[in-house]
Amino acid sequence: MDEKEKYVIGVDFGSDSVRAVLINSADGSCIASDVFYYPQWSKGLYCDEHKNQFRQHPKDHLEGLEATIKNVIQNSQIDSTLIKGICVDTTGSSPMPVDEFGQSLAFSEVFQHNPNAMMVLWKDHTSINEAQEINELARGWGGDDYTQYVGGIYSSEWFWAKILNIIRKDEAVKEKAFSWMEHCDYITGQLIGITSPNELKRSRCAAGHKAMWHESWGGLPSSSFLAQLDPYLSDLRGRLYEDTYTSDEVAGTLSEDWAARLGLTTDVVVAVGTFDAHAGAIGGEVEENTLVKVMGTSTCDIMISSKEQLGNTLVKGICGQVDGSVIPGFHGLEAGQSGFGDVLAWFKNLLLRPVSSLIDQSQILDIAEKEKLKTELSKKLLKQLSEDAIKIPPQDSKIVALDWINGRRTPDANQLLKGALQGLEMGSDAARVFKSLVESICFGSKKIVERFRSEGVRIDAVIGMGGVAKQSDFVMQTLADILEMPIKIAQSDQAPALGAAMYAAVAAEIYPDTQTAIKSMTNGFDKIYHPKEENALVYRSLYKAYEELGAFVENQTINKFTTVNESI
Ligand SMILES: Nc1ncnc2c1ncn2[C@@H]1O[C@H](COP(=O)(O)OP(=O)(O)O)[C@@H](O)[C@H]1O
Ligand SMILES: O=C(CO)[C@@H](O)[C@@H](O)COP(=O)(O)O
Repeated sequence: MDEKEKYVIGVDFGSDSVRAVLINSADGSCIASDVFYYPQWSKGLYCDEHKNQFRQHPKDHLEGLEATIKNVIQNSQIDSTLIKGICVDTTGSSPMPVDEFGQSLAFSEVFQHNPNAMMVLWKDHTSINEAQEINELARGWGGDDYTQYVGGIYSSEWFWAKILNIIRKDEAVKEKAFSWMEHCDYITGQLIGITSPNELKRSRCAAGHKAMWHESWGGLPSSSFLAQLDPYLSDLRGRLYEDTYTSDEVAGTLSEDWAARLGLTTDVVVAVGTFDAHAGAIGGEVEENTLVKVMGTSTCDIMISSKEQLGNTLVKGICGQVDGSVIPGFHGLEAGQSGFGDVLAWFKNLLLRPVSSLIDQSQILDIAEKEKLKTELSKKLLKQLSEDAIKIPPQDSKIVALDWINGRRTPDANQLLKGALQGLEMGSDAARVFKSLVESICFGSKKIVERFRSEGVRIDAVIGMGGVAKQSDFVMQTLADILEMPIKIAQSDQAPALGAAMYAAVAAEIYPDTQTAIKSMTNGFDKIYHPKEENALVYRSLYKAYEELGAFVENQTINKFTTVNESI
């Protein structure tokens, strides 16, 4: 056996599916990969789109964890004793209530169908009021402004707002929720069998970006601050964590139970968990002054900055700057859009749902044919719309769209904001509306680039990855034209999972640090989209129209919100 032959596994929990990759640590080559779509989630269980409620049952995740890891081991046909490390990344902030043993409440009989006992997915926006309350208190309570390292605005997508919302509306969950865990910590705890809320090593990335953890004020916000929101939160503080850990560190080794289930040994090292986007930045060779855009359901826009370069800058309106959230020793900066691929998925569903109902009612197709047709339409619709839209030159774009269909994450989080379409006329066919939506998500990206720059963060290069980057030439070319910068696309189809595998290789002591792991295991880039000057010029003026529509909608929303509040 080659002395150097060692393998690592990266597991990436996305919004709809979990992906695992088995990677040769010597050169980063992907030996096997597997995808598992969450069964309960795909049926829409425990969600209510109209209330922006998105919950996931951890049964989906644990089934997926087992299936994907087993499959990559089996498909790789390698000797499983050569597997040395695993690291898990997940979406976030996606917290869930757990009992004193760190087990999800959703596995108990009483709570098995209660969405409040499940994982609250990042895109659940039911806690807008609680986020607002946290913001007002943080600014006015007389102590540290705990939002200063998370862009100055606490979001309803995040940890404390979600917990506050649920414990206020569900007394039974509140009573049994001994502690709360981010998804990445929960899964890691399951794998190593250290689930006790006080013992499990919690992710620095999750704590710093979403729970206002910062060394300067001794970790999580103080009990007296939390008590003003709710006494439950100040008690909870003592049942959460003080220290946090970066993902190059060991969380533990595989438990006997999971080793047996997966066919691995208990020597396999499990690294501390992290978020998908931050692992993606690792998988995409992040470096200073480079913006890594993970473009899937949403976008996460990740940068790193040395302490010297960032100095005392507090970047306004982003999702935080956290020491070690990407590469230990550097500050990780996160921004992003709450809807990216999701904006296009919304339009796809708008067209597909009535058509699917008609197919179901059809007398001329049997059940199997109906299912086949629906699957085919669903698979091909975005590609078809893109082919049609690409034929429309930018100067013919007459519709202006706003991408805030799932609220605005950055710059300046505001989940009350909604999407909009302006300039519809009789000739506004599906391709034209689709094109305007694509332009809107790219303009949203430009807003983020401009914010980083105006706050003094230099961006010299852009790297793209994720489902949209890999599947849509149309979106990527439009983005390059609008950003007026080339965009390099990471070669790996599973860059976040690859990044997680790199962390695993460091935790398993195959490499001394994250940067060395990146150099040795990178998969490089497979495409570059260069901006087309003639399009860039047109988009400069369309961007102004996008900004004007944005300002109008934002003003309307503020007025509406103020009027509603005053009338209560
Ligand atoms: N051809 C396409 N054009 C544009 N967007 C696409 C296309 N195919 C898939 N998408 C979008 O990609 C997103 C899924 O991205 P992916 O990175 O796979 O998942 P996740 O966000 O769960 O990590 C969906 O929102 C989907 O609408
Ligand atoms: O917000 C974060 C990380 O901070 C993401 O987990 C969230 O946007 C979800 O990512 P996906 O769009 O599902 O890839």
